[in-house]
Order: sequence, then C-alpha cells, then structure tokens
Amino acid sequence: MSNPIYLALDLPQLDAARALAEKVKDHVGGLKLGLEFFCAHGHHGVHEIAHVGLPIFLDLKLHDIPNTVAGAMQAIHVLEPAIVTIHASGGRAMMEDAKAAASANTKVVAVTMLTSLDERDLKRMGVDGSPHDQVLRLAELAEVAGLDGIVCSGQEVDAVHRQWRDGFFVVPGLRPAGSGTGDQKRVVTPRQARDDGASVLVIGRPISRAEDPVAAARSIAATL
Ligand SMILES: O=C(O)c1cc(=O)[nH]c(=O)n1[C@@H]1O[C@H](COP(=O)(O)O)[C@@H](O)[C@H]1O
Repeated sequence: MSNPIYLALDLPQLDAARALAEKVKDHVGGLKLGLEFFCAHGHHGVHEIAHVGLPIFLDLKLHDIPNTVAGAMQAIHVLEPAIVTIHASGGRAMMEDAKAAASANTKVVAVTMLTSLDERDLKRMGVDGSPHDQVLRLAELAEVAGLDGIVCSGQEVDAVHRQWRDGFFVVPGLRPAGSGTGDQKRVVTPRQARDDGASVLVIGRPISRAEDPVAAARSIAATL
C-alpha cells in the first residue's frame, strides 16, 4: 500500500524545500507545494521539486470566474501535477470548467471549508449550520460538478466518505496526539483520518519543523 502522507513543503526557500524533500522522500508518498512556495518559485520551483521523484500536489486553491480558473488549469498542464486544489465556494460552473480544463492524469479536488475555520467563523461569514453541514453541502456540489474529490478536516471525512463512496479525500489539519494545533482549528490525528476514509494525509509543520524530520515522518507513518 502506497504511503498516504503528502508532506506540505511550506518553505519559501527553494534549496531548503528541496533538501527537506530529498531527506524524507522514502517516508512520504508525495509532496505538496502551496501558495507560499509557488508565489516564491513558480514553475521553476515545481520542476526542481519534481526531480525528487514523488507525485506533486499543486495546492493553488484556485478561486475565480470559470473562464479564469480554466485558463489557470491549462497553464499548469506542463507541470503534470497529480493533484490540484480549487475552492468549492467558486461554484458548480467553475468546478466543472476546472475539471474539463485539467489534464487527464490530474485529480482535481475542491477545498470545502478550511481547517483553520470553526463554527464561529462560519456564522461571522453569514453561513448557516455547522462545519459538518457546510462540508457535506460543498462536497455534494463538487461531486455533482464531476470533481475527483474534496479537501476537508478529519472531523468530516467519515460523513463525506459515506455520502461519496468513490471520492478522493484529502485531509489536512493533522497533528500527532498531544501536540499543539497552531492555526488549525479542526484537527484529528493522522491515524483517525486514515481510519475514517482519508485518501491523502497532508502534514506540514509536524514534519517540516521537527528537530528530526525523518524521525517525525517515520513515527507518524508507524501509527497508520
Ligand atoms: O488544501 C490544503 O492542503 C489545505 C486545506 C485546508 O483546509 N487546510 C490546510 O491546512 N491545508 C494545507 O495543509 C497544510 C497544513 O500544514 P500544517 O498545518 O503545517 O500541517 C498547509 O499547506 C495548508 O495550506
């Protein structure tokens, strides 16, 4: 069984990101490059990290009118990402056009509700219901739009998996038992997320900021 852990390389320095990826590559299943890295290094940076030889998750959280998101998806074909994120709150048409514009080998998944948000944040944004309700609502929209799956917290993945049996579920906001959560508000352990149906476990700081990133990755993988 392939390793479900994708390391979030949220580092602005290209050399440091590549060195970390090389160091832990035997203990993770993929590498996620997000806005911090991509805004600093763009296509060149993605090509550099791709040389490590692991699948690349390009986490751009695209969110715009359908035509613009489709154009962005076309522009990243050359990077051959295994996974790309868009925001479900961009609506059904945007999601449909994003998937249509993606290359066939790219899984397009929709971020539903950021794991840094809780029910109070939802209410302040004028969204009724619980995070659970909001995630299920947006997951259904993503499924109808023909996406491959969604991003949600480990607190919702079980319910989404029951609603979308063959979906691809990316779960961040993961912390080993007893560790701090930082800016993450909806957090579970990697083992809990995996048991509840996560396809990919996105882990960043618990590995990237560990004293010994290899030991951290190995100890997390050992709990799965
Ligand atoms: O799309 C994501 O990967 C994502 C969605 C979400 O709701 N929450 C979330 O934390 N992420 C990403 O997952 C990673 C979590 O990093 P750590 O909190 O350091 O483990 C970061 O790169 C976030 O951008």
